[in-house]
Amino acid sequence: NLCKREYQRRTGIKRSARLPPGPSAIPLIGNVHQLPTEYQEKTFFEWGRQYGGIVYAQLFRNPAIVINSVKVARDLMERRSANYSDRPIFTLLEELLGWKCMPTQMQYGERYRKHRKWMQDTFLSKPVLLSYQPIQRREIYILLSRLSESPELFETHIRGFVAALLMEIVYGHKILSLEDEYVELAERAGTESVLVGSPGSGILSLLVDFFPVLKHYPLWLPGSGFKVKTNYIKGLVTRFLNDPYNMVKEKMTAGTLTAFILAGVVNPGVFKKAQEEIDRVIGNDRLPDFEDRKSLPYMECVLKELYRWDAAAVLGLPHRSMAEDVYQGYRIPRGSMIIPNIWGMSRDPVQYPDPEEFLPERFVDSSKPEADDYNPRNFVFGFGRRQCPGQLFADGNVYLVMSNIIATMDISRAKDEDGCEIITTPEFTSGLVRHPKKFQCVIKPRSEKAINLIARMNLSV
Ligand code: HEM
Repeated sequence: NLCKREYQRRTGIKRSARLPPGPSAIPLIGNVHQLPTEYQEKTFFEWGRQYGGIVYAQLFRNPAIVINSVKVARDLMERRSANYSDRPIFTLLEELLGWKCMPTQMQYGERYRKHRKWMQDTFLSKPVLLSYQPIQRREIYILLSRLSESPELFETHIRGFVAALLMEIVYGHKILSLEDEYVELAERAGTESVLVGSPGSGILSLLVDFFPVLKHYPLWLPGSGFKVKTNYIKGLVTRFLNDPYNMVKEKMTAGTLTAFILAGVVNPGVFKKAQEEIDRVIGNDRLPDFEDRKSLPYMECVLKELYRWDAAAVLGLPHRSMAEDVYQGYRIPRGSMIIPNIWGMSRDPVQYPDPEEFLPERFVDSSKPEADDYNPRNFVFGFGRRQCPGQLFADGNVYLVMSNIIATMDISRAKDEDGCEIITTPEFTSGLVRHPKKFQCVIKPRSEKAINLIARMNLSV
């Protein structure tokens, strides 16, 4: 209730500052009716093309800032991180599904900072990361031997690999089989939580984030099926709650690795070129290791392109502004949901011509002054104080799995009954975490020597 002048004196913000441009809203609903139920990142991207790098929208009565530009995302969530590191409250996820105490959802403050420090000590410190390497190697050798024995189950093997690795590192729980009860529980709790927010679960489950009162909707009324479902999932989640990282990161890592196989099928030339580099630098008598990474520049370009092309966390995780702010002359209201359209950033046609193509060559020249800013590894893991604490670990993993698969396996197109090659068009799921839809391919060990090498490495760990 401050007068205009007093408000400006205290906050430095002109009351008259305009909101950023954006699509026109209608009363009560705001812009929600303009959002499709699937692939919302594409609509956000279109808004970016129409209105610029920073777009204002209203999701019911909640202000939202959609960011399609890496620069704007950095300016706000990194350079002004003290104001942009909170998270919006998601009623569905936190209260109805029971994920409230996850660090991903935690409100910014003293308690969060303590958790963050713990997460950084666990996943970002060099000595700790080094101590994980023997486990990573061992699990990768197991993955390679499973791939050579039953390559058609490659997606199951990749998921099993990621689950085993994270379970052992986070809990010290060693997974011996894919039927492990804990893996199954983690998988079900995560998958069902992501699915319940999808359109198939009914409009109530989507609305409840914007009208939290709906969580009290009586179970016997029509449309309340979602509540029965959320109660069931809450049971799963509660049983699994001691795991601080479970829900999305497993899917992101496994999805990224599967996308790499897909990229190999769609673009066999890239796979061949990476294989030639490994043969030349490492040879066929041993497998690539962490220390080899700096000697494999083409592989590094493949990795960057994989992060860009797949952009697993399409909209990142939204942040929330804690106080009103002004940016580029626009007013950003307090409590705005800040949505970084990471997928949109990865499709910037100026930085990445032909953005849907998988072209590692676009990263070969790293001498451009803005190369660092547009290195996808520097934005697919999010921004500022909420940036993914698992990124170094995940990145090391993706590198090692990719280089070991390239060194030992050939990937090619599957054939139909008439012996004709099946041409795969890459398709990705919609949702919080994007991963490739089912596709066919042939994976087989490159040679007898590769099979023996895998067997030898399995015995050595
Ligand atoms: C390729 C794999 C991965 C990708 C692409 C990824 C991406 C992301 C992104 C975009 C965010 C949101 C950052 C933000 O709010 O600005 C995030 C947060 C987070 N990630 Fe990851 N992540 C991956 C793997 C992992 C792994 C392996 C772990 C743990 C072992 C992990 C743990 C977390 C946690 C705890 C947060 C929440 C951080 C916070 O709110 O402070 N992630 N991740």
